[in-house]
Amino acid sequence: MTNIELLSSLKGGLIVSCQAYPGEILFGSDIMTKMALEAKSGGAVGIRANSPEDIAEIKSQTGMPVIGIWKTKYPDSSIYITPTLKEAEAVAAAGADIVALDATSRTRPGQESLADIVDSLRSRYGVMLMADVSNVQEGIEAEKMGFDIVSTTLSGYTPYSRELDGPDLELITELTAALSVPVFAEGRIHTPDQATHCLGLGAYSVVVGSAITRPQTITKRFVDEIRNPAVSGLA
Ligand SMILES: CC(=O)N[C@H](C=O)[C@@H](O)[C@H](O)[C@H](O)COP(=O)(O)O
Repeated sequence: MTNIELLSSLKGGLIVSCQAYPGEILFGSDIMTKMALEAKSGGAVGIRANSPEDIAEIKSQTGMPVIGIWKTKYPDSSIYITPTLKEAEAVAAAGADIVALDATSRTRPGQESLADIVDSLRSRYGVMLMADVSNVQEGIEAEKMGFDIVSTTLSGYTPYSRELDGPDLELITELTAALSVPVFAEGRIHTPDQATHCLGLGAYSVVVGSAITRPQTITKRFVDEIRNPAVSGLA
């Protein structure tokens, strides 16, 4: 499949993010692959996965398009989604179709430049590149750098971006107006209505994680709502 064919297979569809942190009960490539297979059965068009192990296993078992990341923390930067060229190359080598990287304006580990990372990946791999951004300016810069896709992933996760309970609808609108590359809606999409709304605003695809693959988060939302006296009628 060419990159253009791959991208068009994602258009208007749901991409499910299958991730668990070390220490969580669902952590491990076997369980994340089962999550991905369930997502496939439900009609997802792609999977977002973390770490070379999960990416390789999910790719081989599902055959679906995979957006790969590798969350790694460094002491000299708050960037953790595929922060350096090293993680990005490992994600590409593991078989990801799209490599997603933090493309915020924050300082990267070792003061590496995002433009240099993009150039190195371009010269060695045929993968598409997705920029995880937190505001419209970062999306504009990412398109100029040559990213193929821009996603709203990091809105609410940088000190200077909007903090919201749901998806950043304003950012989707701003990015779709400002960019010619596809804009993916990602982050805090809790319901099918919200996902449909994002697509209606011009998002190319929607990426949903916690609301589908994090049972503890889903449970907590129910529990918090039930215990909220204003809602439960017990006030
Ligand atoms: C900010 C950050 O680290 N986002 C991560 C990116 O891969 C994931 O932890 C999210 O689950 C993913 O973006 C999907 O978002 P949500 O789980 O809200 O549907």
